[in-house]
Amino acid sequence: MGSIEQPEPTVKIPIIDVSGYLAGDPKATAACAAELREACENQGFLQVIGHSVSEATQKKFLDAISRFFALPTEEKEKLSQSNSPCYRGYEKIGGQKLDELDTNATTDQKEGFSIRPERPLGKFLAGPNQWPEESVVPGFKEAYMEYFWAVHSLSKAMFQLMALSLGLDRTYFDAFAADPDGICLCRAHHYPPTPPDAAGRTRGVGAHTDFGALTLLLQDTVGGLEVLHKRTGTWHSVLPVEGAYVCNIGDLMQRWTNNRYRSTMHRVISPLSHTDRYSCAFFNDGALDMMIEALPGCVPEGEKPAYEPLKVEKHIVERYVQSYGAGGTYIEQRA
Ligand SMILES: O=C(O)CCC(=O)C(=O)O
Ligand SMILES: [Fe+2]
Repeated sequence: MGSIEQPEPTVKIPIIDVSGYLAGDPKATAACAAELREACENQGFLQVIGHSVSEATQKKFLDAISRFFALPTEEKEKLSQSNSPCYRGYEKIGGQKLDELDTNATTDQKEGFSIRPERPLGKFLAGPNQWPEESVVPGFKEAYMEYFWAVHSLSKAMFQLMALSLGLDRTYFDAFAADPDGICLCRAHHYPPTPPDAAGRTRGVGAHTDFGALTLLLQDTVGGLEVLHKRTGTWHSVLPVEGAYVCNIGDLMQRWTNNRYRSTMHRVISPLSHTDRYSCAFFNDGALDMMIEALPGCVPEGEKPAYEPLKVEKHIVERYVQSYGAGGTYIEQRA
C-alpha cells in the first residue's frame, strides 16, 4: 500500500455578492457580514461582486489608464512621483520595492499612477495631484476621479459591513473611513509583458502585506496575483473575476482586531505573457490621528492585547519610508 497523500491545502477566497446588503435587505446583510467575518478570520482575502461601482465607470477608467501608460516614457516622467511632495503621480518601473525582507528580490516590475482628493499641504500625503494635459490623455482626470469616488463609496460600505461582522455598531468605523483628510489613495498599475529571460526571476510586486486597513483591488483578466498560505508556505492564485473587487485586510486592521482578522502576504508574479496587465488598488487607510487599539470583543477574557496602542500616522509614514525610501516634503520636514 502506498503512503497516504496529504490533500493539497486549499486556500478559500470566497466570492461575496453584496447586492442584498447594499440594497438594505436585513437577511442578506446578516449573511454577508457572516461571510465577511469568515473570510477575514481565515485568509484575509475575498472578492466582492454585486457592488455599487458600475461596469461603465470601471471600463472608462481602465481605458483611460491604458492610454496613459501607453505614452512615451519622457511624457510620463514629466509627472514623476519624485517631484511630488505627497507621493502623487507617475511611478516608473522599479520605483517601489514592496518585498522588504528579501534583499535579493528585484524591484517591483510595475509602473503606477497615484491620486487622492486634493487637500491643503500639511498632513501626510496631503497636497496636489499631477495630471497629464487634457490634450495628451483626453478624459483621463475625469475618468480617474469618477472611479475614485465610486470606489470610495464602496469602501465606506465595506467598513460598515466590517463593523457588523465584528459585532460592532454599523457606524463604528465611519469616523475612520470617511474622514476627508483620511488616507484614501488610488494607485493604478501597469505590468508590461514579461520577456522569457525575466519570467520567473522578476516580480510584478514583491511579497508584502498591505500597510493599512482595507484594500479594494480591481484587476483585469490576465492574472498573476497570488496569496500566501501561511501554514504551508505555498502560494495560490487569486483567479480574476471580471469586474469584481479583491478585498483584503491590511496590517492596521489586523492590529486593530488583535490578530483576529488577517493581513495576508501577497505578490504579483510575472508570468511569461505577451499581454499587458492592468490593475488598480484603492487603499482606505483611514484617519491619521486615530489611535489603533484592540477593538471591543477582540481580546479574549483574561488576556492582554497583543499590541500597544499606535497612531495611524506613525504606522503609515514608517511603511511608506520603508517601501519607497524617504521622500516627500512631509518626511523631509520630520527627518
Ligand atoms: O496589482 C495587483 O494585483 C496587486 C497590487 C498590490 O498588491 C498593491 O498595490 O498593494
Ligand atoms: Fe498589496
